[in-house]
Amino acid sequence: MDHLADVSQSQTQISHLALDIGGSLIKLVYFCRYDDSCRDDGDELRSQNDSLCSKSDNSKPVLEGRLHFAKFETSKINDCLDFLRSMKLRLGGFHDRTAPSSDKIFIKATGGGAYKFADLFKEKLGVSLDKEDEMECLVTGANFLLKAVHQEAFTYLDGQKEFVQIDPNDLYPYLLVNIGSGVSMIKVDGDGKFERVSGTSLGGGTFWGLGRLLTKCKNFDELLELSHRGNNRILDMLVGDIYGGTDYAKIGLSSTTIASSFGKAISESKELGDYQPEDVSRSLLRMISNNIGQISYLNALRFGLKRIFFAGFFIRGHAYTMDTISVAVNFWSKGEAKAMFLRHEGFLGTLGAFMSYEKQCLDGLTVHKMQQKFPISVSSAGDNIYCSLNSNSDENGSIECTVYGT
Ligand SMILES: Nc1ncnc2c1ncn2[C@@H]1O[C@H](COP(=O)(O)OP(=O)(O)OP(=O)(O)O)[C@@H](O)[C@H]1O
Ligand SMILES: CC(C)(CO)[C@@H](O)C(=O)NCCC(=O)O
Repeated sequence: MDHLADVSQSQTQISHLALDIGGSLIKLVYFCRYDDSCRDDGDELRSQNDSLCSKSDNSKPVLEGRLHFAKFETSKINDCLDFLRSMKLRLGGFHDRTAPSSDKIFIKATGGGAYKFADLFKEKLGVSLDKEDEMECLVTGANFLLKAVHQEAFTYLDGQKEFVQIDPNDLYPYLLVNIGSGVSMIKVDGDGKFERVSGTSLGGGTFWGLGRLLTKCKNFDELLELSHRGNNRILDMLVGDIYGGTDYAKIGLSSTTIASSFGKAISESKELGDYQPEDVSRSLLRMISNNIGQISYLNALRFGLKRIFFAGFFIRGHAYTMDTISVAVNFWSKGEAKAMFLRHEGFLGTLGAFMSYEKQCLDGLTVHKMQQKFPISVSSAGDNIYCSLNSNSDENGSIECTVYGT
């Protein structure tokens, strides 16, 4: 089980929860309000002004707490069900108030698994999945993160990470490239204004699937870890390999450019076992990342987009992956387009599904817009959730926030 469950379950009150059930991973976002027992817990759980339930300026009740993130492998969905069961969801908070007579309990869910596993959730947890469109959720999540969360977007080139200051008034248009099992490329023109302009089946599932077969790695992180130590030149055929060590300068190809991914594996004198798994992993990661970077750039070019945000759990904040994608975008665009990455890369869809609660009233709470509280404020007038990013957060970093009730 791979999730951020360092919150003692007896000390949490989960009032909202959303799921993104993808082809490879299930992602969860849940809002955990602070309560008295949380006060005695570590700093991790404390709100910045440490009030539990106070009144906002306009006399709406305020719940302070934190958005938590968790993930599970989709193939281990039973672990996710056990986790949800153990969280003692205050299920009363999930009744559908648009149908007051109904005792139906629902959770917002997106991704293909919201359809595939709907019956399983009903059977095992007695919960109905309230389905939200996957692309819409990705865009809502991306817009929220880019507009409301401090230091969310960054560039990564030559080992240098630089946070990008996003002006919420000058965000659109941009290309969102979500690299999950497969890859979706979405042109985003505004809140809820988007078009899925392309995609490719050569994505994270391809890297992990082929990598597992070729290296016998037992898990994704092991495969990624291997790639750190590998040398792609063992398997990739470079321009220099074809041109006797020289560049093909006339068409702008240096001798070190990959001419053919895995091209050297045509050697009749070598079998798979003669190659080191780390070199295989490195070439595979390079092949997939480079290809996605190139297709993304071509789509950005199609629509005259200068900014490309890459998300999805394939990236994993992994230096070599980000570097390869950035180099591909930089190379093909001749420096015109910029690849950017998101700290909450894998949780866009789940956040989007979570935010769709705004359409429904939940036990006295309405989730409208999320807005950053610290350290800078965003432009739009505040509605119902204020957030700040936990400075210690990693990829699963929780987000501190305040929910304003109706
Ligand atoms: N622990 C992990 N186990 C499996 N895959 C992982 C893991 N961590 C990262 N990955 C990578 O992330 C990819 C899945 O990313 P993500 O969760 O964003 O997509 P998904 O929602 O499962 O896929 P899709 O949207 O195509 O249905 C995997 O294909 C793999 O490349
Ligand atoms: C099918 C989805 C949208 C499921 O998340 C994703 O895996 C994807 O975008 N795949 C690529 C499909 C294609 O456009 O070729």
